[in-house]
Amino acid sequence: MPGPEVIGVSGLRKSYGAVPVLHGVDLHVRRGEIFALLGPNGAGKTTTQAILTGFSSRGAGSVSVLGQDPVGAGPRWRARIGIVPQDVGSFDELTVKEVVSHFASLYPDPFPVDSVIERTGLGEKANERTARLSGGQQRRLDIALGIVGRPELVFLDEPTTGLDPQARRVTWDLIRTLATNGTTVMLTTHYLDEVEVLCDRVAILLRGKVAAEGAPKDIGGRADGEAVIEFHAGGALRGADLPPVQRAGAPPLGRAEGQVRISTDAPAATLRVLLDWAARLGSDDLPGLTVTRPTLEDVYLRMIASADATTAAPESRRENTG
Ligand SMILES: Nc1ncnc2c1ncn2[C@@H]1O[C@H](COP(=O)(O)OP(=O)(O)OP(=O)(O)O)[C@@H](O)[C@H]1O
Repeated sequence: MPGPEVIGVSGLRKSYGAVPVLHGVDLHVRRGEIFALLGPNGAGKTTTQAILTGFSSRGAGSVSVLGQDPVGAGPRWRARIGIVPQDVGSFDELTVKEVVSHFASLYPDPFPVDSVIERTGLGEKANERTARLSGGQQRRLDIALGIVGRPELVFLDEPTTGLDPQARRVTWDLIRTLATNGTTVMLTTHYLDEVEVLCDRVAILLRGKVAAEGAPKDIGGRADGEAVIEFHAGGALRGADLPPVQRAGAPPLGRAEGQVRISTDAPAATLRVLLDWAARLGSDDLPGLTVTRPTLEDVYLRMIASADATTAAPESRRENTG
């Protein structure tokens, strides 16, 4: 059951000087969602987050975050939001605990400091000066500072960049726990596996617009588009003609070393045909059968390639909206 809307963005536009960056972005995020903003370097993800958190002005469009326009929203609104930017300042002389405690003191109802330090995997470093943290530990501290205020909504800009695989998983668990308890999470990332395992919905920002939006498992038509069926044609199936199941316009069937590879838009129907064919040849199996859909990365890279192909739209170059 989707919760109430926490972020509502319509027709958002932004230019830096004469250079347009956002061309009419629409986004809607509901309470408790983990929402990812994906896009290549320079797509406008950080700019969008800066506008949503009130740190940057916009040229046009409407923005509502926790029921308020970030422009002119006061400290009470700000205390309901957590931010983990890409680059956090340094607190070299202070210890981890001192910094987290200081940030906690800025909020009316923070999480207990020790539990935040533990949950971000910094327990053993609580009394270490922050100047002596490794890059990944520093990133964990950034996350601790972003969540210590018990935010209703947290913005994470590439939160797991620089973290080792185990620390990434600790961070994912932390984000899931926050969301389970009702915190809404908007994150940017370049890790598509992170989007796949962690996020409820994703928007792909390309050329200053949302090019696609949906659940990671079906964005860009992933769930209904082309699938690839593979199996090993050994034994009774070896040498027998395959039924005509290849998708129109698809590359020729791969059949190297008995390995059959079929591209199809209708995997269930195609499988039925193949199983009937195998049964007629006395086999009740298609050995080594796999059915795969395009990965999120496949879909994402395809979208980028197709946006690049239409890059030269002259009117989008001339646009200057704010
Ligand atoms: N303060 C600024 N002044 C001028 N141009 C800027 C400013 N901040 C960002 N830009 C430009 O706006 C565009 C979008 O930048 P932004 O940082 O929002 O992208 P991003 O999607 O977050 O990229 P990345 O994945 O590299 O973090 C880029 O071309 C960038 O150079």
